[in-house]
Amino acid sequence: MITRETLSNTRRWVVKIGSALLTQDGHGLEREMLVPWVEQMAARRLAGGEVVLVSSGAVAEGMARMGWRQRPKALHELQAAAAVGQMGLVRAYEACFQARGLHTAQVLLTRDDLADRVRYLNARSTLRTLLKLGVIPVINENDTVATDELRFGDNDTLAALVANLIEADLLILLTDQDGLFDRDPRFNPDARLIAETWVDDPLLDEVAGGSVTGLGTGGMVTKVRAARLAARSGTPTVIAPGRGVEVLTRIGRGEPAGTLLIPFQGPQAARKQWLAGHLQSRGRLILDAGAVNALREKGTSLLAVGVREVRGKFNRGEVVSCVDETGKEIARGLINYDAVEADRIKGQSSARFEAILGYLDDQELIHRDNLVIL
Ligand SMILES: Nc1ncnc2c1ncn2[C@@H]1O[C@H](COP(=O)(O)OP(=O)(O)O)[C@@H](O)[C@H]1O
Ligand SMILES: N[C@@H](CCC(=O)OP(=O)(O)O)C(=O)O
Repeated sequence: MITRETLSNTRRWVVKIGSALLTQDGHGLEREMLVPWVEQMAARRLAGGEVVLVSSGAVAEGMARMGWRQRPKALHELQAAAAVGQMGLVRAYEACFQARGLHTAQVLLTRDDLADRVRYLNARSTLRTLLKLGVIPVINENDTVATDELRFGDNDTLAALVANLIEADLLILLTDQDGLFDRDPRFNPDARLIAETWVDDPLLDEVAGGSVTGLGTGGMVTKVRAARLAARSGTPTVIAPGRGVEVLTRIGRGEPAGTLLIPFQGPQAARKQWLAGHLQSRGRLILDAGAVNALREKGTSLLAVGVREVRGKFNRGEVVSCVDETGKEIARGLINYDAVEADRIKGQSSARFEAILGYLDDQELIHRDNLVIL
């Protein structure tokens, strides 16, 4: 069970710094502003922790450098601003980390890079190597080449996917507010901070609003979504006040700061409730009688060999229903393969996965820890 206190045992962090925060609401990047964050991250690194930084602010910094007051609407102008601003970002981080004896590495990613299996694996091994070498990767979206359809768009999503990629122990989203409130605190002075809750808490969808700064993208909506994505790899998220004193250090000590969003991989009961109730299933797996029996009577994981048919469209990590041959739903769970992959490996033993798919991710289609018998 993840609590504030258990965060003190986490080792691998993804820390994301948002645009509004980094560029002081669009006034531009001051190297001094980075110092407290860099100091805390460097101290962690030097004490044996691993830190991957996802930094926004390229567009906002580019706008400040070009003297633009409004975020441009046209994609090519956004891309130009990002290309200008990214220079400022990497220079500032490099100088700050170097002053503390640490190397940085610029990593620019597009959505495509993480969707394509080979590029995904390459990105993963590069990041793992950088971490082993003691380097701090500084990640942003590769705005210059990312087209509208292929963009992450907001760096909350990018940071969450990076957390999945490297199986981070903790995702920290540093922002310009003290955390997630029950209403947008910019307009509601009496809004109250949500100290912690489950990622699947339906209340989150009601309280999280968009961004109004014209600098940041997505507001709290994308942060909540990011926390849910991160939860797929069991990673908890803290939405934390970037301007808070020693905020990273305090989080690392297990002290309260910002909003903790706990993944569902907690107590069985909570996860089961979540699986059974809160999410619509995205697809259906039709099981043979042997698989139905194994799930019901023995509580095993679901193996592909017992699946006769795959219906619907779903991604890895989404909820699917398991039905028997009469169509009766017998279980629900988080699947380890997407619909196309699942269709290709149905009826097969896991020994054949590599030959069929070109890789083997998990032996089970749905691990028993992620499966609820209804
Ligand atoms: N319930 C909420 N609690 C806190 N902030 C909220 C909430 N709903 C909307 N917001 C807005 O989200 C903004 C932070 O998101 P965003 O502007 O995208 O910043 P970042 O650059 O850090 O990603 C805040 O400035 C705030 O106005
Ligand atoms: N890649 C973009 C970040 C997009 C963005 O605005 O993200 P965020 O500040 O996290 O809401 C940039 O560097 O400007």
